[in-house]
Amino acid sequence: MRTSEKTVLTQPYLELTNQGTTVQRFLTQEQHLLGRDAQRADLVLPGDWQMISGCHALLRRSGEDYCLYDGDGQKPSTNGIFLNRTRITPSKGYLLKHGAELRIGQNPHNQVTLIYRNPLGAEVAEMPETRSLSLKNRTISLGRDPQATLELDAPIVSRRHATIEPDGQRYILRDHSANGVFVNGTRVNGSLVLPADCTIQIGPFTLVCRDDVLKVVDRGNQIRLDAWELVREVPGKRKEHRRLLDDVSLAIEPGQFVALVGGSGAGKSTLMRTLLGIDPTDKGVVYLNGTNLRRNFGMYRAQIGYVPQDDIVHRELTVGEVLTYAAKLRLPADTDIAAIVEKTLDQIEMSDRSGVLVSKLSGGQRKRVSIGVELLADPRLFFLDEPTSGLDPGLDKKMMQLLRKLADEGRTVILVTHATANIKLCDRLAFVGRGGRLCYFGPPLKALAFFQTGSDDFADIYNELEKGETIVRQWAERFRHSDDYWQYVTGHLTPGNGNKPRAIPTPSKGTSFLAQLWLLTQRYFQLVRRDPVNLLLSLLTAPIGISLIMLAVGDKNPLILAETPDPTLAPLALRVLFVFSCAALWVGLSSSLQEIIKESAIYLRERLVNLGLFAYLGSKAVILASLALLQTLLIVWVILLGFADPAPTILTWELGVGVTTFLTLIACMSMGLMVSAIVRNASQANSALPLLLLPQIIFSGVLFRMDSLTSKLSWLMLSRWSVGAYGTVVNINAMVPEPTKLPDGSTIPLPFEPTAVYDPSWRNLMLNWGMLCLHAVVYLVVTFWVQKRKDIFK
Ligand SMILES: Nc1ncnc2c1ncn2[C@@H]1O[C@H](COP(=O)(O)OP(=O)(O)OP(=O)(O)O)[C@@H](O)[C@H]1O
Repeated sequence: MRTSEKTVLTQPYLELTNQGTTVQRFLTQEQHLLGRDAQRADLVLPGDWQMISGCHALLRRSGEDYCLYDGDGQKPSTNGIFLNRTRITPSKGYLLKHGAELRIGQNPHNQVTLIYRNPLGAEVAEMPETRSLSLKNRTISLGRDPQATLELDAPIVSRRHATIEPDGQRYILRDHSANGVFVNGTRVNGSLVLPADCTIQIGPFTLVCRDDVLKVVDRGNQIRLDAWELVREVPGKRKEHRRLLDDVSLAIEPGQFVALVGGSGAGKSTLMRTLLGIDPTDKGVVYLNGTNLRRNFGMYRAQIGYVPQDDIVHRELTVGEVLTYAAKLRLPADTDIAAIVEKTLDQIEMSDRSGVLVSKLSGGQRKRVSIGVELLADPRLFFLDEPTSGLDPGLDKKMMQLLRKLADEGRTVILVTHATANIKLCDRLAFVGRGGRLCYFGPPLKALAFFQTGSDDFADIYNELEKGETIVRQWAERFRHSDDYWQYVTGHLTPGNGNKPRAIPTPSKGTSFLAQLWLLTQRYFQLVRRDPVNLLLSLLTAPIGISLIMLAVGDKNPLILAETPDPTLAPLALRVLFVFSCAALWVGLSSSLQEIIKESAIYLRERLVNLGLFAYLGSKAVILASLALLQTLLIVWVILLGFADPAPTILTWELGVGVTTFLTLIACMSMGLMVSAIVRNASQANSALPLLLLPQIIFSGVLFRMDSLTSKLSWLMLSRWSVGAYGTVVNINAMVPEPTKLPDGSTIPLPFEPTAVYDPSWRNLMLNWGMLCLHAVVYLVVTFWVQKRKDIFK
């Protein structure tokens, strides 16, 4: 029966709609049971409405209205009944008011809408406005712009996000956005003919397109998580399976503030990363509003806030700059960035600290800035890994109050913490025991009763769970069989939509490559500029080192061919050129070795949102190449000042020394970036410097004569090609005098003999320069590959 009939009604009734079909059921008795099973329910629904259980809801009269309970009031229904994504439970009902709209099931595609109407009811339910519009005979625009046909107001939605236009009997959707449009869970690539009956996801909004009508079915401001039987195992030391998560189920409802607590190494962070979708499971699924989160991460990545344990802010930037760069990176280009940054500063209560360098902030304030970075996109689901670690009790309290406030604004907030002083502010506590066992999940105060601590100190629960694995196992067992488990886990858990899983999360396009490159280059430039001592050292070290050679060689002109044959000249010239190479090697490596590792936490977080790897490495290359150019100019200037110019052979000395120095620096920096990507922490990068330099010195071919094996090895050394190029430009071979013949016909051995390495030809020079370039390219490719391997979603 289609809804078209208008009846004059006086008694309360339910209006249920499934895929465009609406039925009404009148409420006349004290109690009703709604369901598909005619044996048990008196309000019977069509047998082909698969979402409905045999007995799906109980309705009990309460005054002039009805109170609704899930299932039969004891056993919950399979697909649940939701009010704004919060599940109605069999025990705690929901008092219906005229106009109240609830949903059965979570999949917007096939969920049933239940509307309660009481024409004579005194009170009217406050429901969020639902919007729908006809697609017929017009092109409609969707976006943040108030002028759009359908305004979708959220920071990650572009002003003109998408358009839908008719094309005969079909509709074509065109994506104009930065963060993308997903149709039935798959990202639209440019444009797409809309399937007849489909779900469209734009930022947090879910729309359903059916029968020429587009309807906003979910504004995405309510996020629930259902974790079903999560198991994670890793190979142990003796190849046995070690459980990190042991069959954990949780139901986290919209707007809840949940703390994951437990002893060190219990598995809290693992649980949080699994709930967030970035850690895999061996068994079990996490559903976000009914959708498999891990398999659809691409669709939700911009809507989830995640503050890892390490700070995700650059200390050399001011608070305002950190937020501005993050906003430009994450939000559509048409956003009013200044307004969003101002609002965020206000939210984290740091409006007066906008101009302060992050390095000058306290630990708690720095954490707030990290939270601010995540708040820019206004995520409705927020994860924080130990945001209060290292904070004093006052700051701990302030932080917890801030998170409480965020949850009160409708966000679902999940944090890992060790500090128990303020966990009463949470709605739910999950106590995790060693081996990833869930020992309790429910309200904080009931935890004390559950563990029978006899005190109001949560630390006693910690101590109890530290007593050993057997005790932890007993508590986990006891919890599973407790009323609390029934009340806070089973009673709220909801199955997923069962939509088709995708193996690879769709990548986020985000802002364009060039926009990101420009933005990241600006930010990197700012970071380099903010550390003038380091910048000065990296610019002046090589020129100072080269000036010192002048003292060492005294009044000799080591690069000029002597008028009288001098057998010591060529070795001396070679040593001088070798120092030029070493100076370039040293500064090149030390300018780049820290550059990736020092910001790895920020990189990983931004990459998870939308950071492009080409843009990221491109910004490093642009700034380091500019630095190399400056270093080259200074080095060449000092060389020209301090040493008489050799006569040009194949090209001028200035050009030859300039290009060789620049290419040496570029190749070294590329090698430095590669090592910076490979090492695990900043101190490993520092320790790597001597290890990188020593082979360059030994196998350069200057200090030791190379045999057939070592000469092959020297091909891997930048020093060999760098000295080779310098030697070619200076024409070292020409400095070697004719060997002095002894009366017996033999010759006096010379300290250095002409070699093809320094052959003064364009071919040889190009080989040396070419090899420096090749080294640089290989190192950059390896850097890219190593960084790519760090991706959570490959
Ligand atoms: N990928 C992994 N492979 C092997 N073991 C792991 C992995 N991730 C975590 N673990 C181990 O699992 C256990 C739980 O780690 P997790 O970081 O989740 O604990 P935690 O409760 O957050 O501890 P803490 O409070 O000290 O951070 C630890 O013993 C850790 O070494």
